[in-house]
Amino acid sequence: MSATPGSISLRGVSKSFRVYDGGKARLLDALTFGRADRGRDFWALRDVDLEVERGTTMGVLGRNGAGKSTLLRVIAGNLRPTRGEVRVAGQPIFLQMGAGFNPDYTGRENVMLNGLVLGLERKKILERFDEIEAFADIGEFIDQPVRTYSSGMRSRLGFAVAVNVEPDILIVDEALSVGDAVFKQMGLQKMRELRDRGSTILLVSHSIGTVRGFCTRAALMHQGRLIASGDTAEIADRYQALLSGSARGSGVPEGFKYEPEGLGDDEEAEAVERDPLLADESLKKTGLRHGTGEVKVSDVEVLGPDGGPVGVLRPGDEIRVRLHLLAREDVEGVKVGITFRNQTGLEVFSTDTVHEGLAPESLMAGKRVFVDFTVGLALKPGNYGIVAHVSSAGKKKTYYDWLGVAATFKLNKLDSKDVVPGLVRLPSRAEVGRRD
Ligand SMILES: Nc1ncnc2c1ncn2[C@@H]1O[C@H](COP(=O)(O)OP(=O)(O)OP(=O)(O)O)[C@@H](O)[C@H]1O
Repeated sequence: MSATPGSISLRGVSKSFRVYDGGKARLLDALTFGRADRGRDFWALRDVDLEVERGTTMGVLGRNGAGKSTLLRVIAGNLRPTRGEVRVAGQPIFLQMGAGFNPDYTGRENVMLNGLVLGLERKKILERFDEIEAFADIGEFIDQPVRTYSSGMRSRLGFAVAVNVEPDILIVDEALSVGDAVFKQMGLQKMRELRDRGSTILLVSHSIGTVRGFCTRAALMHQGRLIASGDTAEIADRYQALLSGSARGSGVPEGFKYEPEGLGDDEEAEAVERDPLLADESLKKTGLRHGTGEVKVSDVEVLGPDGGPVGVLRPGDEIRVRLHLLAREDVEGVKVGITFRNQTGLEVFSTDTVHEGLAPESLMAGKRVFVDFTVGLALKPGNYGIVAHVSSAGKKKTYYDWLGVAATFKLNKLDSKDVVPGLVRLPSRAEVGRRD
C-alpha cells in the first residue's frame, strides 16, 4: 500500500559529516583520497524517529547547531542519511534562504525556471505570474538579475513561487525571518491557506511565537537528537526551558531542581507540606517548570469578580490572579509576571510588576508574599492557561521560577449568538450617521 501524499516517516535516521581540525588535515586527506585518515565523524543527526501525518504543520525547534537544517535537508532529499530510512510521500518543496535561483537571470526568468523545476506547467506559471509578482512585491527588480537583490528580496520571490505551486509538502527553513513584518504576516497567511488545503508544512524557526501561533505540532532537536515531539504548547515550553537552562550553562535542564539552600531542612519540609506546588514532581518531568529556584511560586489562585474562587466567567469580566511566592534565599530586584495563553498556546496577554509600575521587590529567605494582578478579560470565549513567572528585573533576565500551566480559566459565551471572530474583544462601539 502506498503512503498518503504529504506524509513523512523517519526511522533511525543518522547523518555524519567528516570534519577536520585544520586545513592541513583536510588537504592531506584529500591528497591521499582519505588514506591519511586525518578527519573524524561528526554526527549531526542521531537515530531520529519521526512520523508526520498529511496536513500537519510542524515547527522544528532547537538551539543553533542542534541539527534542524540537516533534518530538513534529509527530508527534502537534498542530503542522503548515513543510516536509517526516510519515507516521504509526494513532492516536497524546500525553501531555504535565498536558495534555488540563478543569479544571472532576472526575477521573471527565475520564476519561470523555478516553476518548471517544481513541476508547474508553463501555462499554469503564466496564469499565476501576476499573483506571484504581486506577492513578491519587489517592484521593478523583477526585471533585474537576481544577483542585484537583497537577501530579503530573494526570499520574497522564492516564497512567492513556492506557495503558488501548492506542494504536498512545504519545508521552510527560516525563510520568513529575513522579510519585514508585513511580509511575515502575508507569508503566514499563505501558509495557512496551504495548510487548509491539506499541505504538510515543516517550519524551522527560532521564533517560539511563530511556531506557537502557526504549528499544530512541534519537534525539539538537541545535539542531533529528536528529544521531544508532540503538542506545540508543551514542546515550546520545553524549548524555553532548554534555552534558560543553557543560559546557565547546564545543557538540557532536568526540570526544576529542588535543592534546599536558604532554608533549613525542617522549614523546607514544612513549606512543601503547606504548598504542594513547591515540589510538584510531574511538572519537573514534563519541562513545564524551570528556573534557578531562589524564589518559587507556591500557589496560584484565580479569583472571580466577587473576590471568591472563580465561577462562570464571561468576556468583559475582571479577574484577579494571585501569585503566592516563597523566597528560599535573599534576593534583590525581583520581578513577578503572568502570561495568558489561548487553546493553541498563543500568548494573548502578558504583564509583570515592573510593567504595572511597581518597583522590583527585595525578598529575604523564608519570606512569603503574594502579588495580585487584576485583569479585564477583553478576550473571546474559550479556555485559557496562565503562565506564572518570577525573574530578576535586570537587563539579563534569569528566571527564578517559571510555571507553564500554573492555572486555567474559561470564558463562556454571553449568549448563543455570541460568536466573535478574532482573538480579542477590544472595547468598541458602532454609530450610524445620516446624511440628508
Ligand atoms: N556539511 C557539513 N559538514 C560538517 N558539519 C556540518 C555540515 N552541515 C552541518 N554540520 C554540522 O552539523 C550540526 C548541525 O547543523 P544544522 O545546520 O543542522 O543545525 P541547525 O539546528 O539548523 O542550526 P542553526 O539554528 O544554527 O541553523 C552543526 O554542528 C554543524 O556544524
